[in-house]
Amino acid sequence: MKLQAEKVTLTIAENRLLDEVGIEVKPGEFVGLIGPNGSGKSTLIKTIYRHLRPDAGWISLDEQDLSTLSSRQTARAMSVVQQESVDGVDFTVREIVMMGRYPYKGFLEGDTEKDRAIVADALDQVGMTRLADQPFIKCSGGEKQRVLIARSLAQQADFLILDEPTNHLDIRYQLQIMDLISGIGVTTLAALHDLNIAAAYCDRLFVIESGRMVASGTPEQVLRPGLLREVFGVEAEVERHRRTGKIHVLFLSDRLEKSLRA
Ligand SMILES: Nc1ncnc2c1ncn2[C@@H]1O[C@H](COP(=O)(O)OP(=O)(O)OP(=O)(O)O)[C@@H](O)[C@H]1O
Repeated sequence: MKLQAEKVTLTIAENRLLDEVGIEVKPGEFVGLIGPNGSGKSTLIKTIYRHLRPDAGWISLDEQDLSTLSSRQTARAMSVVQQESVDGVDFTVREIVMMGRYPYKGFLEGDTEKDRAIVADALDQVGMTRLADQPFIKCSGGEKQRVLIARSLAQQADFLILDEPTNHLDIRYQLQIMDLISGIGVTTLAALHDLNIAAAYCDRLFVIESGRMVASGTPEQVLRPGLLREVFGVEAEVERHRRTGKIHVLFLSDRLEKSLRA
């Protein structure tokens, strides 16, 4: 599945949150969207999954204008793991994951054996089988994140959108979830804060700053000291991992940088 967005513009309360933004995710690619706090990552992601309607521009999935798809067609085509979780609801973990099967069901249709098997498999993949019958609201932040990822796996969509998928996760689950998501081969767009996670897993990165796309390319092309200084306002050195060959960013805080110069 291919996603294309062109010249997407969105203004809310006279603030231009997205300014002629373009992004492309090719079939099977894992693309990372990076940028400082408040740069527009969530806003762009919400616009792509139709939570927000752009004032101008086009978004298409496999050349089909997204605005022409019904909500059921959209839910079968793309699944979303949002930053805001579904707090305050009285469902078990398993019931939350079963919600991923809704786009495949008719009105009042019950769960089939196939649905139950898919849900069990999704829970197993994120390591949540043991807590399947626990209320979702009792889960820790990281467990909730894993449940929401399991729900999106159960949805079996061809395009996956993730807003900060490793938020709340300890390092073991950050790597496990990123391994899992990148390993299933589904076309994926993920907003990411951790630039080393982005470098390790993404085929390409798009950089957004103040609602404008300012750079794109492979992690190696994008994650350069000059860009990190201009966009994120940090000093950094970029190295290559000795064994994987992947780019690794070594950050220098202002204080460290000053003490090194002194
Ligand atoms: N509904 C809204 N009305 C007005 N301004 C908004 C709205 N939603 C977001 N914004 C503003 O748009 C800008 C971009 O916000 P957004 O959440 O997309 O950034 P982000 O890159 O995802 O940030 P973060 O890294 O902090 O999650 C921010 O300045 C935010 O305050």
